[in-house]
Amino acid sequence: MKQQVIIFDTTLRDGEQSLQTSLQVNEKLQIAFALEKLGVDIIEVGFPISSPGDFKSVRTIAQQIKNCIVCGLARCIDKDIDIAAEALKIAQNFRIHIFLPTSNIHIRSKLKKNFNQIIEMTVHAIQYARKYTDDIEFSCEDAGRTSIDNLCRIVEIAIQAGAKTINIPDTVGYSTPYQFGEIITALYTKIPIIDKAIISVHCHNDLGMAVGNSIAAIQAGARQVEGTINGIGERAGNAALEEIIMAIKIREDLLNSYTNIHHKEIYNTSKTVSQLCNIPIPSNKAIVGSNAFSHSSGIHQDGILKNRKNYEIMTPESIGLKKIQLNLTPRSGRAAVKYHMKKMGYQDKDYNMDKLYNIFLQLADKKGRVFDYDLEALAFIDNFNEPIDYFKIQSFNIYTNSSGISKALIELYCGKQKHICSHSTVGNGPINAIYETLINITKLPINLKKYTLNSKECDHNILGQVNVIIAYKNRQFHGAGLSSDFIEASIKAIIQALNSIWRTRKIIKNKKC
Ligand SMILES: CC(=O)SCCNC(=O)CCNC(=O)[C@H](O)C(C)(C)COP(=O)(O)OP(=O)(O)OC[C@H]1O[C@@H](n2cnc3c(N)ncnc32)[C@H](O)[C@@H]1OP(=O)(O)O
Ligand SMILES: CC(C)C(=O)C(=O)O
Ligand SMILES: [Mg+2]
Repeated sequence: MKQQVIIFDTTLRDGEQSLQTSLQVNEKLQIAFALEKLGVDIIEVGFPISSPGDFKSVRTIAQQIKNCIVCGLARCIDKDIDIAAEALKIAQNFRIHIFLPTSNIHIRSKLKKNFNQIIEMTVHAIQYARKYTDDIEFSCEDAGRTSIDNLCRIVEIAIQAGAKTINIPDTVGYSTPYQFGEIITALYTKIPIIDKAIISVHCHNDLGMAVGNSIAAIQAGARQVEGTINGIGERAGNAALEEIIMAIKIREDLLNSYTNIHHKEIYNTSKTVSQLCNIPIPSNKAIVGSNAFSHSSGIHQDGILKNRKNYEIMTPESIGLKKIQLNLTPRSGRAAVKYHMKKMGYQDKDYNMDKLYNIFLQLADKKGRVFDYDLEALAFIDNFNEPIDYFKIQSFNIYTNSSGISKALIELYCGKQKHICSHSTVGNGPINAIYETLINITKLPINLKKYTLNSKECDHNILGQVNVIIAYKNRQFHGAGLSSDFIEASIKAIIQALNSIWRTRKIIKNKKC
């Protein structure tokens, strides 16, 4: 029979420990609502003794969340437990999570105690907390570096004292999957009363093995996993819950387990956490990274178009994303080009694939990524025998001073004709001067919708990357420019978008957009 794996989310407690600043109460509440919608079983919302702000957040969330157990952390100190209970007691269901180090290094050099004192503190704290609730979780901090004998001893004593969940944290991310699985197996084989508690694991990612260790623990019988959305957390982070949850779903055959999670909420939850915590998601991050479901090489794109299962072990729809993404890049083949043309309504007979593919490759080499509007235009450019890039920058001279005057002087080729134009602004800055100059030359009725400048470090050079979105007749065009000079990067980005508009303009006219 399949076993349920209980999902314990600690984004708001351990996850928050990784932030430069703490989250505001309303921000924590938004994340808690997203987690409730996702269907996690337990939300650890904070460490109430740590500050009045944390106490307030825990209390507010305890009051608002109805469908999850709300949990607060406490040391083995009576006052910590009293304050945690005070913050949590308003909740429909709450859990007090008590922790105490069990490894020799932590016991001796951090707490300055011996193992017998640890046993006494454990028993006292669990019994003390039981006056508030029966739902007590006890964590053996740094279990990953605790001897098996000591770990078994303390776990048995904690169960006898009344802890209903025993958590085995790999606090410093020291364990490896096989060995961590063996720790869980040892608990099950050596402790006679182990079935009276739920065994949980809480893995950190210092060696990049937090998810692997959690999965090994589930295979060894752990019934609860702790982690955070997007894997945020102290140092290198905690186990990423979305990865564990999807591994349980996709490898059901192997793990024989299930969760109560609504998988289609994964993507939204991940975005909410990333935005509110101001931690971007790396593009190659499993499950939720922007590349996780995008395919950019010809052989993969061809395989995906023939059967998605060739290169997808799960669908983007299963985590709440709309569709697969086949990016048109210099590595794309004819199958992907045909797919994009078909998506835009063109049949094979409407264009010459060999010619289109040739000029597509030329543009893809220059631009990196080709958008649908570029491709559509290329199919016609070939017919009109036009150059791929109509606008080419010859030179620019930009002047700006502390009185707010900015002036741009630009030499631009439009086809074979050279134009020289300048524009001055007061108070609007050099990018505005450049933009107005380019409008004066090209006479295109465009509207700059978005301008972003990011810095990229490349050896010792700081490169500026500018991205622009320019609207032209109800369509939006993207341009990107990269240079160690952000002015040059801005000009390149605008010119790239203008060239896309130029290529597409006949189609827009014909389609009456
Ligand atoms: C592995 C984890 O993630 S544990 C959770 C980590 N989270 C946090 O630390 C939350 C933010 N922390 C705080 O706000 C503060 O550290 C507080 C309020 C918890 C404590 O502040 P202070 O009382 O000033 O203590 P401080 O942080 O300097 O030192 C921690 C003390 O707790 C003791 N302690 C640590 N863990 C435990 C424990 N599980 N049970 C009992 N005592 C403990 C330490 O030995 C130390 O005591 P000492 O000063 O007598 O040596
Ligand atoms: C408090 C405990 C569970 C913890 O976060 C850890 O040991 O990493
Ligand atoms: Mg932790």
